[in-house]
Amino acid sequence: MIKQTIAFLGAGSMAEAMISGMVESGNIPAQQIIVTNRQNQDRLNEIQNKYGVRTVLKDDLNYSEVDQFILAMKPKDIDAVLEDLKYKITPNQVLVSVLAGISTSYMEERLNDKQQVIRVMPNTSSMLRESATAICPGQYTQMDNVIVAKELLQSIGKVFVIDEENMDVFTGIAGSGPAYFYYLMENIEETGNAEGMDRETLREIGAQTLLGAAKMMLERDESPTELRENVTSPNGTTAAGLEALHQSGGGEAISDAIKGAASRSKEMSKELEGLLVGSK
Ligand SMILES: NC(=O)C1=CN([C@@H]2O[C@H](COP(=O)(O)OP(=O)(O)OC[C@H]3O[C@@H](n4cnc5c(N)ncnc54)[C@H](O)[C@@H]3O)[C@@H](O)[C@H]2O)C=CC1
Ligand SMILES: O=C(O)[C@@H]1CCC=N1
Repeated sequence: MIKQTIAFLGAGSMAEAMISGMVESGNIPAQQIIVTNRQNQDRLNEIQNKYGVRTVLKDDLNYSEVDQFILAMKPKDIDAVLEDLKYKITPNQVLVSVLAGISTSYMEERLNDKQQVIRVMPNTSSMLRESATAICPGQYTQMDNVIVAKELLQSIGKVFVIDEENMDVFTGIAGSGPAYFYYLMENIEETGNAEGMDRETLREIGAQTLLGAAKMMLERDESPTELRENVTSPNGTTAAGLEALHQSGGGEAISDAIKGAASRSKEMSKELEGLLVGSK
C-alpha cells in the first residue's frame, strides 16, 4: 500500500483517467490523493463525488503535506506552474510530469537547484488500469522516490522505465497510440455500416477483434509477423485485404503517424523556449 500523499495539479481527462485507475486498484487510499485545478469548483466536485478523493482549488492546497505532485495541465501552462511551485516546494518533494514534450531538464532548469522530477507518459487506458506508461527520472531524483512513482503508475497499467531520448517516440506510440486504434475502429464501423451492418454490433466486433489480437501478442510467444502469417491463407481473404492495405500505404501511414507525433513532442518544449517561430 502506497503511503505517500499525491496531489494532481490539473483535473482534465488525463488526470481523471489516472485517478480512476489508482482508486480502483486499491493500492493507494483515495484520501491520500488530492486533486486541484485553478478555478473550476464544479469539476472538482464531480471528481470528488465519483472517486472519493480530496479536492481543493490550487491556491488552497497545503503544499507541505504533499510527497509527489502530478503535473497534469496542458504543456502551454508549464512555465507558470513551475514559477509558482519553485517558491512552494522543497527538494524532498517530487514533481511527476505527464506533459507531452516537456523534458526533465526543462523542468530542472526552472526549479530550485537539485529538485527531484520524473517525466512520465501514460495514456487514457489508465482509466481501466491498462495504460502502457513510460517513466524516466531526472538527474536529482532519489531511487526510493522513483520506486514509489513506479508503484503508483503500476496501479494504472504496465510501466516501462526508458531513456529520456526515447520519450518522444514512446509518446508517438503509446501516449497518442489509443487514438490511432480508435481511428481504425471509426473506419471499421464506417465501412461495415456502409455494407449494411448496424453500428452497435460493429463496435463490439471491432473491439473484440482488437482485444483478441492484443491478447495473442501478449500471451503467445510469437512475433507479429508469425501471427499475421497464421491468419493469411494463400490466395485467401486476408492476403487480398493485406494487399489492399499495402497498396494504400497502410504500413507507411502507421509509421508516419508515430513519427509525426514524436516530432511534435520534440517541438513542444522548443516552442515554449521560444526557439521556434509562431510559438505558444
Ligand atoms: N489526454 C491524453 O491522452 C494524454 C495527455 N497527456 C498530457 O496530460 C496533460 C493534460 O492533458 P488533458 O488532461 O488532456 O488536458 P485537459 O485540458 O483536459 O486538462 C488540463 C487541466 O489542467 C488544469 N490546469 C491548468 N493550469 C493549472 C494549474 N496551474 N494548476 C492546476 N491545474 C491547472 C485545467 O484547469 C484542466 O483541468 C497534457 O500536458 C498532455 O500532454 C499525457 C498522456 C496522454
Ligand atoms: O495529444 C497530446 O498532446 C497528448 C499527449 C499524448 C496524448 N495526448
